[in-house]
Amino acid sequence: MARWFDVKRARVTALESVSFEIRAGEVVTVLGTNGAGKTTLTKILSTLLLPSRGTVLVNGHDVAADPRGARAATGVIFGGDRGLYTRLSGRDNLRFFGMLSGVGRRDLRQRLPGALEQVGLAGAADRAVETYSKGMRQRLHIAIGLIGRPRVLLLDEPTVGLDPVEAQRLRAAVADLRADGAAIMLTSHNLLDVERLADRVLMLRGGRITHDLPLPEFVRQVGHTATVTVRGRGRPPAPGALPDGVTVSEVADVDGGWEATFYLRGWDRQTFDYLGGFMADADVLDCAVRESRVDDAFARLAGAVG
Ligand SMILES: Nc1ncnc2c1ncn2[C@@H]1O[C@H](COP(=O)(O)OP(=O)(O)OP(=O)(O)O)[C@@H](O)[C@H]1O
Repeated sequence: MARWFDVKRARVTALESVSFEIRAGEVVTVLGTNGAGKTTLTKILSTLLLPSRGTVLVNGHDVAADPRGARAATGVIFGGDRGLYTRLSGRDNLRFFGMLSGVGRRDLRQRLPGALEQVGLAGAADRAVETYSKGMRQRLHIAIGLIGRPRVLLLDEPTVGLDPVEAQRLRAAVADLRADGAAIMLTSHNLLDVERLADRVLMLRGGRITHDLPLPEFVRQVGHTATVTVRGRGRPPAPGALPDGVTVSEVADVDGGWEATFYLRGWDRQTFDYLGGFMADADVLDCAVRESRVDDAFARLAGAVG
């Protein structure tokens, strides 16, 4: 699938040769630097934009030929407060959007209280949305995205503006939906969203997929398991002969002391012995161990590919 925009006489290609599948019960996280094509992809899947070439199926429905079918299967949670009716109450917004996504009256009546409760809006449900804070509006978006019990859920930066408790609540709701067999696509720059939810990571760069990997394998792309930073005073020790699997970035002078940064491929006997030896001869003030995480892999791949 491809998507381009013709702006005056120039053609901007937002997505090129993009092909992937999200299975039922799977969360795929799309990562990419600004302008990589994440929003365009989310808009195509939610039928707000058509692909310029190729076919996109959502729950078996072609987004171009059968946008209604695709929409009926899909819940969408975008960041920000776009699209709410601010003069209406939260409950009325939820009822209206629930009806739009095909939930019958009786089901809606049954689901509304629980849906409002789930996002912590039960107490504010009958107030006009214009009186809501940013976080409350985002929570209403979440309730709207989930009320239809969608088979496909699209989330674009869903935890922006949420406090940590609400963000965790949203992640739990997404995990529940996955357990029910929904196919979920998430774009997020929030490390916790990716680490707690992603089964697979899809990395976009310049509109193309550069990586499509299970989360643990994606994290391994960083090339090391952990970073160890040792700080000390006095004369900095020489790194000496490094065992296989350990690299040292440098031993630098800082604030009247020194700091050494080691990158470790794994934790094996030689690595422990080496670090022990390095520190044994030094006046060490502290030693910090940092596990490699998804953002390290992202930073490395975003800088290194193409
Ligand atoms: N309506 C449009 N007209 C012209 N170019 C567009 C349009 N929408 C997107 N683009 C271009 O397509 C490319 C991908 O944009 P997109 O918004 O999908 O990126 P993104 O990964 O979501 O970026 P960000 O993280 O900044 O939101 C960019 O080069 C952008 O300028």
